[in-house]
Amino acid sequence: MAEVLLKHISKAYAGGPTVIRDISIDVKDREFVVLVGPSGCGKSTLLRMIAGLEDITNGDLLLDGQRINDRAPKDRDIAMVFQNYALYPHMTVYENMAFGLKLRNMPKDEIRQRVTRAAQILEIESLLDRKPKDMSGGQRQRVAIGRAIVRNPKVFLFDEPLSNLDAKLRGQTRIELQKLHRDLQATMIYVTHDQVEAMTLGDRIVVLRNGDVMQHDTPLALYNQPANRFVAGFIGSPPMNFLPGRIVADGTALRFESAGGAVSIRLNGSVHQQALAAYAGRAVELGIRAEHLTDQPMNRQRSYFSPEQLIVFDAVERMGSETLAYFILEGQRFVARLSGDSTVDTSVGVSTFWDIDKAHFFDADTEQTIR
Ligand SMILES: Nc1ncnc2c1ncn2[C@@H]1O[C@H](COP(=O)(O)OP(=O)(O)OP(=O)(O)O)[C@@H](O)[C@H]1O
Repeated sequence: MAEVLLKHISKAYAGGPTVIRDISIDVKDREFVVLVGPSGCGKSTLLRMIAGLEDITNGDLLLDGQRINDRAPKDRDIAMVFQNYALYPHMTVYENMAFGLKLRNMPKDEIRQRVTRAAQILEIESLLDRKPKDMSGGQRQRVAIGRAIVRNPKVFLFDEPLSNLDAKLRGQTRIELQKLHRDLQATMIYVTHDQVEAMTLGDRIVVLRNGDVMQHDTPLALYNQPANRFVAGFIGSPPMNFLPGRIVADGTALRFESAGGAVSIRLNGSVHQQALAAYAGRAVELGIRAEHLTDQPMNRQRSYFSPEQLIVFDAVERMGSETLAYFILEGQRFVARLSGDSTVDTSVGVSTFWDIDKAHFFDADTEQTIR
């Protein structure tokens, strides 16, 4: 059992501004929770407070119901894996993994057992006599994870553990971390600025911005029901397309009019009609994902909006399985996700089809999703 509860946690570094503002997060037993957000949003600070490496200015940190704000890091039953591995260069892999256990005066046999088991789990048995300098980045990262596993902690904390690996190895290690989580059945809290890593690893994801929680939800809920414009733009690759405009009511007709006038979408009969009726006369922003914007109406049973103005794709990325086609509309960069074998002619204007029921609308002032 290892449940972590952050209750109204705040942090201000000495003499500095508040960098974490009244954050409450529950991490359930055996859950994999990812803290994600742009640089400086406070995710490392939050993780370091859980580890005990930073003081908590206000609020309570509970591990299995016990307040541990003032407990020393070594007594927290929490192990942290750092981005830069933090291995001792003069020690072998075995010694690196055994070191913390030796300090705790654990019997030699048990240390051997634990190190051997961790090495098996991570498939690094053949590296146990090597020094860190004679290993690849990926291998060093495994040793760093092994050093956490041997402690058999209640909670694992990871601070951007994959950021020093190349793209291919990052992909592989992501899959291994998922498997590790399943095998160890441990509670894990993982920090990254990479939304793809967050989406693929997290049971739930906490999106942070400037020390505030923007949304705490499952990956698919973040993707399909973002709470606000920030989450909508941060989660998803390629990022969501946005178009500022306003809601116009004309008799019984309700429309979204883009700020530049190129797009006028009838909202009657759409899933948004009811919520947007209250926004008549107000500024909103439309958001639509690349896969809901195409050059062919995909499903004739759905009602697609097609702007009168033809667009001209100005760049095309062929990925094989799909094609990303880019265009500019009212000064905004748009991307459409087309099928892998589409022929895209960048020299002529084409019609686009927008699946408005799948679009999102955001309050222009509060940036909250309008529901
Ligand atoms: N020791 C410190 N003293 C003062 N301010 C700090 C200290 N450490 C971090 N900060 C500030 O706290 C804020 C949050 O920093 P933090 O490192 O937690 O962000 P982050 O989201 O992990 O960013 P990154 O992805 O760049 O590591 C930043 O504004 C940072 O400048």
